[in-house]
Amino acid sequence: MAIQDELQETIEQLVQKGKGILAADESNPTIAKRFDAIGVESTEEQRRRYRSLILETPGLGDYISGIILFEETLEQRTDEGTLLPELASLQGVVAGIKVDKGKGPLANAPGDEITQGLDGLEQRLAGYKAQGARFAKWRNVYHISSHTPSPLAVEANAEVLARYAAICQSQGIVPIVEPEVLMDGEHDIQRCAEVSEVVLHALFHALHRHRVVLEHALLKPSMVTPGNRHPHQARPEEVARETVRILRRTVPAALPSINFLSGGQSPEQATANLNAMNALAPQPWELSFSYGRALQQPALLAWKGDPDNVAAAQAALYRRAGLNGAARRGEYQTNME
Ligand SMILES: O=P(O)(O)OC[C@H]1O[C@](O)(COP(=O)(O)O)[C@@H](O)[C@@H]1O
Repeated sequence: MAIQDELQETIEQLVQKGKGILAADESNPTIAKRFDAIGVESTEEQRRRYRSLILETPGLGDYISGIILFEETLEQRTDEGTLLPELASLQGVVAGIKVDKGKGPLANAPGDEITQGLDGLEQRLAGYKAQGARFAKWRNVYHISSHTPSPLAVEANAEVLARYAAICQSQGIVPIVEPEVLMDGEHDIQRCAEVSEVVLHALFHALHRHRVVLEHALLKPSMVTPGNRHPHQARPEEVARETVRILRRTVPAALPSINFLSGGQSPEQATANLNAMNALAPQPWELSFSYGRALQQPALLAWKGDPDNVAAAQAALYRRAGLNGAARRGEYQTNME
């Protein structure tokens, strides 16, 4: 199949009404933190059990169109011996892969970070594709403080994300570009809006420079919110208004869908905020989710590493996915909780 047709097919599978993407691609240090909170040691076997549980959830594909996996998951199997990416496809869910190699300090930009992983990416993608991955994800982070993100960090990160996206498309893999403006800090919502606008503007400029086909890419941004140490948290209507205002200024209509990250919001907050955005319809793009914590947290709490809790954990995940499916249509109400 021609590369453009392949990319288009993946986009059509990923972007569906009432559905979104499940992020289950925590790197080993991140999943260790999540497991630690429920008293489970992060061994390869426990990660296999947990991620099998997620993928075996009955009806997962009702509200989930794609799942982002971590490298090791591509090779893992269920107790019955089915490869996990194969199971995703049996559930009607497209398998994707996190391809960045994590972040570190950006030289000569104190307080800013840059994400690694471009070296050898083309070859790695060919391998992941052979293992069943059809899309990829790369996350960059931006810290808000009095002096960050610096113009250098904004430019360097945009360049890296655009290079990653161009390489993915050349391999027939749909790129999800994730510029996360972190919510840590005391800043107000206006400061987050200003930073998000600068970051997205630079990112789309870089995507254009690198000739990335926007019709065949997805954006995974953070929502515009006050910092988590700001005295007043914003209501969903305010988050929705500010987020959509910034997205409309910076994201071309050619991009099919914007799938938000949850970034530390509670599951209920993330659902209510997405719902409020969809209530502002129509927009040029679909507004959906690509949550990690906000989808998985209730399932993790129900599971606690105990095989007897698998069905309860799957029910919790299915329920949360359904509520976000409703938010995707602007039909969620808090009394559904
Ligand atoms: O383990 P990493 O690479 O730090 O990534 C952390 C997580 O952040 C995400 O990009 C977004 O997750 P959240 O919705 O929990 O913020 C996930 O895809 C990823 O698992």
